[in-house]
Amino acid sequence: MESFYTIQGEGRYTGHAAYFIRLAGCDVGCHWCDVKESWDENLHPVVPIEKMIEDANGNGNLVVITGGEPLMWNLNPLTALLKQNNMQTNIETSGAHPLSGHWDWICLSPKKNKLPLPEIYAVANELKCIIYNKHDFEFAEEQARKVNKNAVLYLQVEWDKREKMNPLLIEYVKKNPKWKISVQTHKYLDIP
Ligand SMILES: C[S@@+](CC[C@H](N)C(=O)[O-])C[C@H]1O[C@@H](n2cnc3c(N)ncnc32)[C@H](O)[C@@H]1O
Ligand SMILES: Nc1nc2[nH]cc(C(=O)O)c2c(=O)[nH]1
Ligand code: SF4
Ligand SMILES: [Mg+2]
Repeated sequence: MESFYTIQGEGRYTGHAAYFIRLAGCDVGCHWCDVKESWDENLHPVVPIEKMIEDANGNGNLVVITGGEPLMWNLNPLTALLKQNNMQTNIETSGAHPLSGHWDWICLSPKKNKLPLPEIYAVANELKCIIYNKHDFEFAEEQARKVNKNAVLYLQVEWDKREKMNPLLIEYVKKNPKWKISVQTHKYLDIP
């Protein structure tokens, strides 16, 4: 759908320069999704992976594959080529489709309406749960029980609910310090 060199705004790699490749197509349907224009892959051109790598070259060595839901595609060829070019491969995923690709860092962001497939919990490096309402704290705890012990745990407020939910989120993390807050810093910085 698009690619751009920016600063990773969220999660463990917040603040790192990163080249984003956003793959179109998503069937998860989060009603608060901030990239709904990515959902229909037919509205976006097909880009050969060789062209993706050519465009990425010279833009640092950390690449974040996101979407849409990137695991709707077989990501073995793309990540193999990224690795050949000495790139660090990070992925942002809901985990709702089979895992493919060779990853240095997996950020799993589970969604209630289409749960992650069981296989991804053992290999996720980061769990990033979105807090839209109070029930999302319970869902996040349920997901934290499933993920491997080494995964870093983040709660990230849904952007349009930030005024209402930030005070609750702050109190929650103070009471439950195994969690850290992830803020969508790129939105405050007004960068892509
Ligand atoms: C747009 S999604 C694309 C990758 C994948 N489909 C996923 O959901 O993980 C990238 C990240 O943005 C988060 N996100 C999407 N919309 C958001 C919103 N309105 N507020 C906060 N985070 C949001 C997702 O949960 C995910 O962690
Ligand atoms: N700067 C920046 N950081 C991000 N982290 C995850 C993003 C995403 O949409 O996957 C994203 C994004 O769209 N922009
Ligand atoms: S899974 Fe990701 S891309 Fe798909 S609707 Fe949800 S937030 Fe948006
Ligand atoms: Mg985003």
